[in-house]
Amino acid sequence: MALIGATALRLIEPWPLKLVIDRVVASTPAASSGIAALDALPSMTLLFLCAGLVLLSVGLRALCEYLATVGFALTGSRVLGQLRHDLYCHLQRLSLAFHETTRTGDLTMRVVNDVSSMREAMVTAMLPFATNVLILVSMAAVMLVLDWRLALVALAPLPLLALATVRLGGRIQQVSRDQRKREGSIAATTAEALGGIRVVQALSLESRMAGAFAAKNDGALTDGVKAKRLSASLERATDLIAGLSTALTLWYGAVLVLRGELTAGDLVVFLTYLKNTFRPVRDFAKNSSRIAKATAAGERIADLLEEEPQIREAAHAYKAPHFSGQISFNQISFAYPNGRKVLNGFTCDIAPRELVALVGPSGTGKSTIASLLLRLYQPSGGTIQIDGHDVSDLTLASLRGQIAVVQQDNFFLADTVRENIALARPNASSADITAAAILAGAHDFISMMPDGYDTVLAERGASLSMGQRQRIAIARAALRGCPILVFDEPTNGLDPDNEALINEAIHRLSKRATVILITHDMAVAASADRILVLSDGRIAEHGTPQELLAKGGVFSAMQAERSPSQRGGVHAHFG
Ligand SMILES: Nc1ncnc2c1ncn2[C@@H]1O[C@H](COP(=O)(O)OP(=O)(O)OP(=O)(O)O)[C@@H](O)[C@H]1O
Repeated sequence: MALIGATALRLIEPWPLKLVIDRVVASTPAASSGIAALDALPSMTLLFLCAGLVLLSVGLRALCEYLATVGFALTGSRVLGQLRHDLYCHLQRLSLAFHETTRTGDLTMRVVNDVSSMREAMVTAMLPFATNVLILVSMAAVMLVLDWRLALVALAPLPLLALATVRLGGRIQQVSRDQRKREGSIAATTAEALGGIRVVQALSLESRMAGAFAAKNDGALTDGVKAKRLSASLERATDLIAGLSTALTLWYGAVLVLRGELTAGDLVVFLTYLKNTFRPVRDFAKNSSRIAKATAAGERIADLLEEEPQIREAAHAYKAPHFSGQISFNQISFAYPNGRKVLNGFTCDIAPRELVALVGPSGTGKSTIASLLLRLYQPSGGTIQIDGHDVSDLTLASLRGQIAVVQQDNFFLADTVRENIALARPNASSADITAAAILAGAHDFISMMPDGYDTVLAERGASLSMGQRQRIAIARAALRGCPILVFDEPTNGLDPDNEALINEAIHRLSKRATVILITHDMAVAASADRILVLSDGRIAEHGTPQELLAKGGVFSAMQAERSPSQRGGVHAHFG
């Protein structure tokens, strides 16, 4: 409504001037306003009326334009806010295979920056552009009604303008696309360097990283200047063509006025309309780089939204019942995208509350098995069943909600110890959190921290030692009370004392859940109920530690490779 009001008031804008020129200044009887009541008014009354009308129309127009601008801002924010939310949720749903091949910094850039530049362009350029097109069309129509010959002369240069816009606009678009891409790459490089700042500083890689950053930064700045230059050219071209149109209208209009075929007031209306007619085009030229940037941003967002999650819930997926923890891998084969086959006929059954150690040379697919169990990837062949339910028939939340994973590198928030433990069960009571920490062997060191459970951790848990981080992660897993627990190299890089504490915690937890313990540490493996030795994508041998040692196969060879000091660890921990 405000938009239509503003357009109508812009149309009315030059008419009081026309009346004053034709009826007051020139006082030509021929120049009838077409409204008998107005023609009957004395000149001075008409002058006052016109002055009042100017004031009123400017005031009303200001109000309408204010409302339209606020409306645009609200609409833009709502639409783009929703888009950003949808995009974020979509990214979370996309499979690991996608995230592992896409740079996180670039994705962040799309969620934060690309959406912002779309909103900015939408609010400040695209929506006002739509208004201006409405003004252009209505003014062109009024001009044609007033005098079609003069209207045609005035509008004749418009095709030239269209040509310039198409030619320069296309180039601006391409440059902006390159610029967005480069900015995405800058964000990714920054995120990677800052994410690994510990390594960057430790290896003195600062100048090398800065060099890589500078090259991308310079490229993006050059593109930015190029886009601005092209947009400035388009703006100047628009000014020139608008000038040409005004000159033609002035010349031909004056000829018509001299011939008495047009009043001077009509010419003023024409010239005012012309100024407004070219406004959308000039605005478009002025905002062309912004619009192009937003279009490029829109393309990048659309690309992401078109990305399909590889792991999807089946249409018939149902909520898993509470698991007892019996797991069967049946003839599983799997290869990462563009990778060689990692698993080839992997088959095994794990009983509820069994503590199974999964061992084998590096790169044989131990962690991959954990990922498949969680349905982070889809096996290319075979099935995985839990308590007889095929995992691909279950809803993802009900499956993943019953499997807790403790990895080497766990996720920490820059928040209190309490919040970090309660991450997966936000409504857990303090007593439950403490009980989980005790179970994980974390309570003692947490109690010794300055604020105990309320101590705020540094980002990524950087203020904790590796062993402490692991124990908090184990407490988190314990708090979730899942029937299946997966530990992926939980003792990697830990000293014997920490290793012993973690192993004790795992054994405590294994009383309540099925545990799959992926490890290189033969001492740790030797404490499991059963050992699965993985080789060439399948199980090479399995059995209790005693059976395997007695058999003298792969496991006993791996055990024999261990140094005497490590060997002593078996007894120290579990002897
Ligand atoms: N996301 C991935 N994309 C492509 N290939 C991968 C990916 N993750 C692992 N691989 C490859 O798959 C194979 C198995 O990896 P996996 O991490 O499962 O082995 P692992 O037995 O757990 O090794 P480690 O004992 O060193 O942790 C390796 O050759 C590895 O290079």
